[in-house]
Amino acid sequence: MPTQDDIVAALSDMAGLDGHTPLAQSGLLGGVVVRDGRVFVSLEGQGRKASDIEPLRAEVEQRIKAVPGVAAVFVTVTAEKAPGSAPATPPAPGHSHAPGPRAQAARANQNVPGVKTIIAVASGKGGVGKSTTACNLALALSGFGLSVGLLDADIYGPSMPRLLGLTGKPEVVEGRMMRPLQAFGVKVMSIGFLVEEETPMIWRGPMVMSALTQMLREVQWGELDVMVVDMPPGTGDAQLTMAQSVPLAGAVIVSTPQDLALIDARRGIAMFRRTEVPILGIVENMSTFICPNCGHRSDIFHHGGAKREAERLGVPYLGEIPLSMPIRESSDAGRPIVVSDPSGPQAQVYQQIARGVLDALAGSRQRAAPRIVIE
Ligand SMILES: Nc1ncnc2c1ncn2[C@@H]1O[C@H](COP(=O)(O)OP(=O)(O)OP(=O)(O)O)[C@@H](O)[C@H]1O
Repeated sequence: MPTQDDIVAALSDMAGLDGHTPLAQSGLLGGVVVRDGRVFVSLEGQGRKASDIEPLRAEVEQRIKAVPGVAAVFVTVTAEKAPGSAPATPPAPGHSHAPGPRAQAARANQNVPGVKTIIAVASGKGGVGKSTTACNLALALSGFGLSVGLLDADIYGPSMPRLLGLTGKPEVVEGRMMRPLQAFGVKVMSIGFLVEEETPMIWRGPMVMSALTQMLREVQWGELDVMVVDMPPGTGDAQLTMAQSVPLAGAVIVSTPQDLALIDARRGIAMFRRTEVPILGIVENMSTFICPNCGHRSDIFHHGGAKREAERLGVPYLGEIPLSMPIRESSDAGRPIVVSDPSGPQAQVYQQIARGVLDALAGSRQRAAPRIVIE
């Protein structure tokens, strides 16, 4: 199996874009990670046009492919700009600083051809049911007749293969493009398809971006009305960078009703606001527990906290998902509740949330974009 040193050695006599500074010292090489013969390399674009870097990217790829034992190579160019570098586009009138993240995102949007709207499902902390919500939301949107993609960007703990009962690897087509897998009519891409489940996810910062960029732009998504992105939990640097790098039309925040979870949800909202991504609303997950035997309702986690928080923060409240055994069981079985019991009470909650998301999108859409119509 090749090691990181083998890969670095294969690139050691390569020059950067100026033709003489060694690549390793040029600031372009963001990081190299090797896993089971798969090599992930990120090149930091530093505000340059992707087409300027393409010849260099292709050479890096060729050289790594030639290293004995390399099974696959993923070389991606991230949009990160070096601190202090000139803005890639002139500042808008009245603005003397570099373009904000929204402007960067708008540019990046052009690179996901065919995808009309991208929304993030995020949470301030782990374990609140973000992935379950993202998955059922995507399926509910698909049930409305929209063409939907689901991108599992929770690269520290990808859940979509399990939630959707998907195994196997995406087929590589047209050179280096991957074909997404399909589940219940939704196109799905997850880092979990590329890396064995037991493999520890020791992704370094640049690798996070490399994997995300690849899943966004090197996958044949085709024409999508909506792409739902299951974000990694938390509000750290990795999440912030991702929020800035994906051209998001809006974010849905999932929280459980407890005070502590809500504090984290508030941080999540602040993070998206900082990156100028509209908050489409808050979902309260694991809200009231309804006993499947006697129908008794218990507010295990103080039901209603997310609604009050949404009012306080002035963001839409999208609804509450009960703490429900069928939701957990259907997720564990790889047949989420929205498809396994589409007219049941739990599926209806997700459908109502999906409607709320579309309403919020219609309301917050400032940029010219195609309107989503449910027929
Ligand atoms: N409304 C619900 N009722 C019952 N169980 C739920 C509900 N929502 C999620 N779960 C269960 O809670 C667990 C955690 O859910 P999930 O993996 O979606 O959380 P997450 O926030 O994405 O977690 P992580 O941060 O670890 O990725 C799973 O076992 C899931 O089946």
